[in-house]
Amino acid sequence: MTRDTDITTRSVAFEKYHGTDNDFVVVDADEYVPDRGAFATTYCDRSEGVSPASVVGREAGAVASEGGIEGPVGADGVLFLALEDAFSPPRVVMTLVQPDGSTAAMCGNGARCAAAWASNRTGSEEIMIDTQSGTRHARVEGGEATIEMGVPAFAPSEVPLAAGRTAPLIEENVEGLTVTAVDTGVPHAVAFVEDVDAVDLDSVAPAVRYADVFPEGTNVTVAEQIEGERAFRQRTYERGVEGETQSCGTGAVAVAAVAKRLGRLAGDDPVTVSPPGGDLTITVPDDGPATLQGPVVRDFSGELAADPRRRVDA
Ligand SMILES: N[C@@H](CCC[C@H](N)C(=O)O)C(=O)O
Repeated sequence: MTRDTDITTRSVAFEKYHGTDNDFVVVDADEYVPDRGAFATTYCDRSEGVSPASVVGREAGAVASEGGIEGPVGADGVLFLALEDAFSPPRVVMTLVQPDGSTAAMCGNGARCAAAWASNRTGSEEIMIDTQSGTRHARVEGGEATIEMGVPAFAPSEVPLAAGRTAPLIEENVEGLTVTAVDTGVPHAVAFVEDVDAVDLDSVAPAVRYADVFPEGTNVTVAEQIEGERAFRQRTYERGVEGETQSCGTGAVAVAAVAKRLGRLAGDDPVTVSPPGGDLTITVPDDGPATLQGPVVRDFSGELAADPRRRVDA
């Protein structure tokens, strides 16, 4: 294949995926993207970023059969995925670049999309995903992906909490919110509230997200326990997006892990955690890694300018 070597005209093939409405532009890591941060900032923008109606070389059939040309503008991040299909099961190295140009060590819903992307390419239901927070086993079946998420950690060095702090942060007041800090691949400050809809997340979350006790910042998750059920409602304000997303997989695992730590939940049975974008099924066993399960959808595909300063899709 002849590759276009002129950066002013070079384009990059992408696919758009979402897991419970946490949506990602997916790009093969082999594609030459000169500045991944600028690429993510430009195409994730919620008013002027990528949309099904705007992309060049859109796969029309896929769009027509997968929901028409309507769809959200922008995305919650760009997943750069390097497939290593000589292994059994196939492996994929996942790098999430967020709308602010930062990278995140882990993304639960991103990992579910990465697993589906690799499964679509290889036909394998089993995928190993290499992330900055460890290698995660994934299973893709019947439109759903299940990810092994590691063991949630409360230790100050793992969250991480401010240097010198020796005790886990359990139900403490941080900037007006009573939170528990946990690492589920990335840090989360989880607050249980009576009604998640009554929380003005955009107002209360930023101070917690930047609180001194979290030297690397934190995602901020509010959760509501549904009485009489093994179920919770969830809303998350994400670091890197700097706003609320429709779903957050590491946040859903954090809700279940913190519920267990606080004695709101017992046993190993699955828990339903519902962010605005849909339902996720979580297990947090007493011994062993947590799991995250939920639907994955491939929305559409197309091409984008590799150098967004030269974008031709807008
Ligand atoms: N949406 C993700 C979490 C992505 C990482 C987060 N924004 C961070 O910077 O820690 C998920 O589904 O887990």
